[in-house]
Amino acid sequence: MKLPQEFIDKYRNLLGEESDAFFTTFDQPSEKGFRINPLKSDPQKIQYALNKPVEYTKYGYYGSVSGKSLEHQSGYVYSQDLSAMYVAENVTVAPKARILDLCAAPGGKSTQVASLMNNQGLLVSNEINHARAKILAENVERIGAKNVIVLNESPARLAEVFQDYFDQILVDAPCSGEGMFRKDHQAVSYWNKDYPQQCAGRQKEILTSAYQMLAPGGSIIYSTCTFAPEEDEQVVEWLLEQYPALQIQPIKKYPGMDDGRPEFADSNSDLSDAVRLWPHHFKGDGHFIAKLTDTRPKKAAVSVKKVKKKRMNQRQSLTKEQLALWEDFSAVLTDGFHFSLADLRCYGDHLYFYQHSWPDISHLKFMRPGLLLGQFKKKRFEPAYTLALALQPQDCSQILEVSHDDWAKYVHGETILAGGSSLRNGWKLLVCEGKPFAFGKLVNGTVKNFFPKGLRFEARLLVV
Ligand SMILES: C[S@@+](CC[C@H](N)C(=O)[O-])C[C@H]1O[C@@H](n2cnc3c(N)ncnc32)[C@H](O)[C@@H]1O
Repeated sequence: MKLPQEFIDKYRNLLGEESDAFFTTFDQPSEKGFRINPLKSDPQKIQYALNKPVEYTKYGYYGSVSGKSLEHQSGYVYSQDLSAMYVAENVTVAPKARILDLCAAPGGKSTQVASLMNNQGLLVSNEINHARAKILAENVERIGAKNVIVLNESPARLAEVFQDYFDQILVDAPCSGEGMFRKDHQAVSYWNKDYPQQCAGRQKEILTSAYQMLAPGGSIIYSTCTFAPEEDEQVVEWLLEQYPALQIQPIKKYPGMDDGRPEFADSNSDLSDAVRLWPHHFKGDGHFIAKLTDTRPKKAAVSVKKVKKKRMNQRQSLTKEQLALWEDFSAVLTDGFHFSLADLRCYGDHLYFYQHSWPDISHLKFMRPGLLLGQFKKKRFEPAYTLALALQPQDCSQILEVSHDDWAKYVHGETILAGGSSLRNGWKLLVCEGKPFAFGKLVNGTVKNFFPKGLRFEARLLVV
């Protein structure tokens, strides 16, 4: 790979005799990794080999997964870089935790945090870019979490609403992306010697908002996928100066992980508690991670600041008719998957599970206000794809087991045949190899296709 000369000069200077080994990695492919999803039942019952676990990530494995496999579509696996999967491991997941992932798309870290939360507490997953926020919402939906809200706001706007609110805030900041050069050749073309400093300005703005949202006693996990000291140690140094209540927390280092480099900033020795993942020492892309904990005494949990509603309040409770339609449908859900009426919300004709204790987000731009359960259409209720992905087989009494071939037909948008006239017509949770993957409507032996049009794909046979 042709690296910019100024980049070469800079890192030759910073890394000295290590620099040749560092530059060599830019011509080597990165090793692949993936995570399995503990929110699913039997998460290890998949076709991918699990004989090479990643020692520093609870559900991480070496290997690659296909985006067109049953396991991927049904949310059992998530492909993730081996370095990136160490970031979310440093988010403390307590049972009632309020967690914010501020720069979240496409969702690698949000899906990881959500999978560790076991549907307890609240994860607010935010992305400023609308197109990317849509992808984020799709990825969050695939893993089947019930405690995630996906927003599409600027950090500054969120800070107006969520002051002192979150226990853990992940800032996986937009950066100069030097650690991604070997995967993303475009990142090389954006790079110039001033770019890291420009990115640092934006990172400081984002962190200013993040700190306003941090509950006293909470933590900020700051990460980048760049090697640039201006965006790594120097941003952390700035953060410590701005907010003296913050202290760097030591991050556990596994073999191949390096200390942060105090000499890249003001020589504050605490900076060595951060982690640097260099590709010539560690099997993954370049990353930097620091965890900063706030030492102000903890206060009782605050609620969300009331902000004058600028947008129409789209939140309604259900009409009698809607409630009857929902109750009629939800009779097929077993006790393991029960929603209390207080936790149901309608936005337009869409019905969501949205815990009543969660903050009012109706005045914010949201992509996913809780778990979408379905849509009211004239005099019927149509269950959502997202609900199917949040269910385990035991959560529903109307299950239809289908073959892998039928799964491939269904995700491609085709109808499938369900033999046996003894089956009752109506909504069925479609399950393949034990994995719920969609709802379908059985009508006289044919399962009508309700797979979302925008997500349909041609599944190829998996070669492991
Ligand atoms: C490194 S990526 C996040 C990757 C993500 N955490 C993951 O694990 O999949 C940084 C994200 O920050 C977003 N971003 C860009 N400018 C921003 C800003 N001014 N404030 C907040 N986020 C921003 C980008 O759109 C991008 O999606």
